[in-house]
Amino acid sequence: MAAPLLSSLCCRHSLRHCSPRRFARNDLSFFRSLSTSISSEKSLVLSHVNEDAGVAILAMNRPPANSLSLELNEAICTSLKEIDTNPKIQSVILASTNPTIFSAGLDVTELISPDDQRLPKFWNSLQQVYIDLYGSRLAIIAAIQGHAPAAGCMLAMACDYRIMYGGGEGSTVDGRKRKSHIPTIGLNETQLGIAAPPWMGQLLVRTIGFRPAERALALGTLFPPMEALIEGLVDDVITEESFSPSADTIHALEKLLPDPIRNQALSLVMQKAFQEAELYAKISPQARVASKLVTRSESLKDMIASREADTEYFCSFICQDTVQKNLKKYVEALKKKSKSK
Ligand SMILES: CC/C=C\C/C=C\C/C=C\CC/C=C/CC(=O)SCCNC(=O)CCNC(=O)[C@H](O)C(C)(C)COP(=O)(O)OP(=O)(O)OC[C@H]1O[C@@H](n2cnc3c(N)ncnc32)[C@H](O)[C@@H]1OP(=O)(O)O
Repeated sequence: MAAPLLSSLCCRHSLRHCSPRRFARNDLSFFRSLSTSISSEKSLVLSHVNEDAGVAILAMNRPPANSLSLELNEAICTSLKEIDTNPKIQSVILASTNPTIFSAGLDVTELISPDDQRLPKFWNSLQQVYIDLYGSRLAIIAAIQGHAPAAGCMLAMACDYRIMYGGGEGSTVDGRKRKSHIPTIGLNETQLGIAAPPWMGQLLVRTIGFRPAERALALGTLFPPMEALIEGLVDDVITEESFSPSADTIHALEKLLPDPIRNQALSLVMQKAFQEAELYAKISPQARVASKLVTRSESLKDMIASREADTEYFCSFICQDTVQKNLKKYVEALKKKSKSK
């Protein structure tokens, strides 16, 4: 039943290689088939590989907040695709060049008085980021050193393992002393007067369970690290007290991290992410990928099947007067808060 539906609803541009037969096959080609051929501005992400360890880094690099614009979404997909073509690489660390913000979610300015050509393209690019991360043959480890609201949380949930910084006074998140920083994570869309799209909401349900997700979605809850750990939204929380760095890990990270973020080799979250990435890289890829298919292929098929309808709904929803009003108020408050610092 799902196969013909899938082929008719697959997005023309980004999923043209995604035939139903490939979906049925329990092998790496399923994941490769989800890749895109979008071109991008490379500097919006920094990426590098350490082939000896089988690990790559993909760090979002769109100051000030890594908010997801069309271009950043495309850059993430392109970079992941490049990493995917390297057979020596089995794991990727998804990170941020900003040590206090993982990603602020969608670039809300994309949603205000939108251009009617760009808006569907923008939404399509976000869907593609989700598909490429969630359906990747690579094991993806989210190194969440800072805030991860809304689509920022979605990025983390689409990974295979999530490590969050626990925060604290005088912490050494990137090796430098800084004042207290307690990041939060969650789908806070209702706080903006909008609802998380169904596939994002369902991702939360699959991550933390039905009832906790139902409540968190309704309230738009942003969880601090320990609460996120208790709910199962993240897999590990790192603090200075809970984790001791090893010289070998720091050395391997120095080889992996590109120049602008080499100092993150001293970040405990990055160190733990690297250790986790190495652990995944040592598992037989065939076996690991097959096990990933078990839990992810059905929901991915469903999401892809409803992709065009999701885009149409999103565009008409965002263009409603009341939604535009709420979003404008939200952005004004955001700018006011930022100016008052
Ligand atoms: C029934 C329904 C069925 C179907 C529904 C279908 C479709 C649904 C329709 C719509 C769904 C839309 C989905 C949306 C998902 C999203 O991701 S929405 C975005 C949500 N993001 C946020 O709310 C985060 C906002 N930002 C913050 O809270 C803080 O900035 C943050 C905690 C991340 C960091 O705080 P701090 O370190 O203090 O930094 P500042 O607040 O000072 O910010 C620094 C500068 O960055 C700018 N900025 C921050 N976030 C964003 C953003 N999301 N977009 C654009 N710009 C952002 C901020 O303005 C500052 O810039 P400035 O200094 O003013 O130039």
